Amino acid sequence: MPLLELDGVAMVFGGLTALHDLHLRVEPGELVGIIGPNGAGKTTVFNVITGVYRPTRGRIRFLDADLTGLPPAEITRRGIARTFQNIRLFPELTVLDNILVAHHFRAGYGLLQAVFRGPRFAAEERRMRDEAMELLRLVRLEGRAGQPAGSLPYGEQRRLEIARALATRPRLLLLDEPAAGMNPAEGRELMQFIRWIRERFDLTILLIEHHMPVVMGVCQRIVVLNFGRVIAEGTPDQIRTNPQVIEAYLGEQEEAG
Ligand SMILES: Nc1ncnc2c1ncn2[C@@H]1O[C@H](COP(=O)(O)OP(=O)(O)OP(=O)(O)O)[C@@H](O)[C@H]1O
Repeated sequence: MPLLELDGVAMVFGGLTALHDLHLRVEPGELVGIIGPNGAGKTTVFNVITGVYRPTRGRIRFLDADLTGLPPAEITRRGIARTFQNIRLFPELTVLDNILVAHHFRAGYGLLQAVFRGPRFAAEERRMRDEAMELLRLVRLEGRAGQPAGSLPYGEQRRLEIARALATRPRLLLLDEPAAGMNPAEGRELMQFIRWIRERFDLTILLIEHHMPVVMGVCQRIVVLNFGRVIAEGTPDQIRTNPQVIEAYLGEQEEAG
């Protein structure tokens, strides 16, 4: 049974069809890349999966339940977390507090406990702090815990953003261009990190990425979108040599490069 399944998903914005009849299956434990030229619909795929947009047509199933039309917070609670193309940390908050914000999301106390700071609240707060520090240790940011997130070097902010997504304990992690703005060495390091978290947290990962070497190096399977349609799907080797892909995407990169 697939972990995630998009069945005939379409997304229409006014007169523009961003996604046409999209079918996508992701098996548990897979690391799947989504590539395609600018405006192909990649981020829109993430936005319909995470409930930012309700698809115009089609269904989205996750863990054998129908997610279509659920609000984003409920989708996070069911085990899907994401990062964004542009880093969206709280720059003035400390590194630790950025993680705690995500932990509070699944806190085991109600509003009354939080307002009156009952014993359950204190115990829960301690537990969440410990867990957050443990997560920071795993991603090698524990030395930064007290610093404002905005003061971290770019690569560490990316890692913190991924750690914050992990704090919601996802089964499925959606990464939107995590290597954007990185040099090739930083990109390679990030990919090793992504492979490592997949093992460590038993994750399934969907990854949007423009950096070809990054995608080819890390993904088992690649889905290529163009004008909101899947034009190819396969292993990195199959994609690298697919004439339609070369025409739609790799050719474009060569021209740009
Ligand atoms: N909220 C929206 N309203 C109107 N049009 C939108 C909206 N969101 C996306 N689009 C359009 O849908 C198409 C697909 O956009 P999307 O951001 O998914 O592409 P992308 O493949 O992620 O591109 P990029 O690589 O540039 O990030 C684009 O033509 C875009 O302008």
